[in-house]
Amino acid sequence: MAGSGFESLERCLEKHLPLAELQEVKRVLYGKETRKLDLPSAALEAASRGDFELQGYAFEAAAEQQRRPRTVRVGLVQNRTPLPADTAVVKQVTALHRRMEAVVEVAAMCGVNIICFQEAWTMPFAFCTREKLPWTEFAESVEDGPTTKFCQELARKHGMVVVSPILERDSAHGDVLWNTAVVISSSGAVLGKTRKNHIPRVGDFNESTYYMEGNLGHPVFQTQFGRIAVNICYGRHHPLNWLMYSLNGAEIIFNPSATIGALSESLWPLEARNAAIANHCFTCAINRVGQEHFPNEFTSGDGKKAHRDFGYFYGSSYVAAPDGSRTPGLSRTRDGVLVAELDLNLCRQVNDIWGFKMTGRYEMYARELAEAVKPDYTPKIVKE
Ligand SMILES: NC(=O)NCCC(=O)O
Repeated sequence: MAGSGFESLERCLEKHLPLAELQEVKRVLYGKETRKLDLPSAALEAASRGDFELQGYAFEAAAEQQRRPRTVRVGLVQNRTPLPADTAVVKQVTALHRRMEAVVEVAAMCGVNIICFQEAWTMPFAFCTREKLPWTEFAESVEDGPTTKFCQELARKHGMVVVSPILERDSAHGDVLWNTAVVISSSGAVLGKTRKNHIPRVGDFNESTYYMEGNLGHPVFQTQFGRIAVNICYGRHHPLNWLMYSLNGAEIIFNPSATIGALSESLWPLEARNAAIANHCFTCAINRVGQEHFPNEFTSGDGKKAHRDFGYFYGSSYVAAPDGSRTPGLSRTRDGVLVAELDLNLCRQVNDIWGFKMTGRYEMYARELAEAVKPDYTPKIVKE
């Protein structure tokens, strides 16, 4: 049942387990319980009218004598593409802008300070097709494209940091494409951009036909609400990618994604959560929802029949904390906003307890990695 028939793991457990067992299962599966946020009824009503889910949870940290709590509210948005993929490009982009306008309005009512949309949020995830037109027409300038301008307005209106992952057209460097996240400050200024470092070559994820591995390294953005980074989708399978954002000081790492059930659903709850634990930071895993159909058939290069859809994007967006606790996921089937209140003091508190930054053998790894990437390297295997 990889499609829309299964709403979520949480709903299933809640439906079938007696309360006492449910609490134990949640303790083991999710760690320390997150507090449910009391969200404004006007926001819940607006979400219901707009047909999207709205959930809110808070992670708490211990009180300190010398630092005040550093609370920030993040909003994770997951959604389906509202119009069919063969609708005119501008119509699809406009429909997504309108959808996000409504969603961000509700997030603002819930006090969200930093909002992040899903990977390539202005388009269907058409890279499976390997066709260039019309899909490359969704690409935009990071600096002054229509989507950046739209997000700048949202940021100014709501005093919110907006993380906007788009297909970038880089006209300063030969008009090439990139898979990029634009970070817009709460003032409305473009704070900067970061690019997807790892490009999948798996199943129908034929993204290397369109753009190359990012060339901007692992930037961290100092926002009014904390230091953030963006590890785009497939980068979540690479522990060193998370590590580098963390070494640059990220307190929250967003992972805007587009991934399908058959490929990755059993990995989904593990990877971003493990990264939060390993790097003493918060991670925010965001996935799109639904099934997208394309006008022309394509194959997966595996001898199986040609098809017109990618499979089912299973949503299930969640936030994980440095102590390993996590929120429940949003549904697998519906658009939604997950609001999470984080006390960033928890990052240093967990660092002081577990000490992974202190006990990490980075110099040793750096030395050994520098050797291992040399063309004449011989693996250090001890033989009899
Ligand atoms: N968008 C993307 O990189 N998807 C690859 C598949 C996965 O990482 O689960």
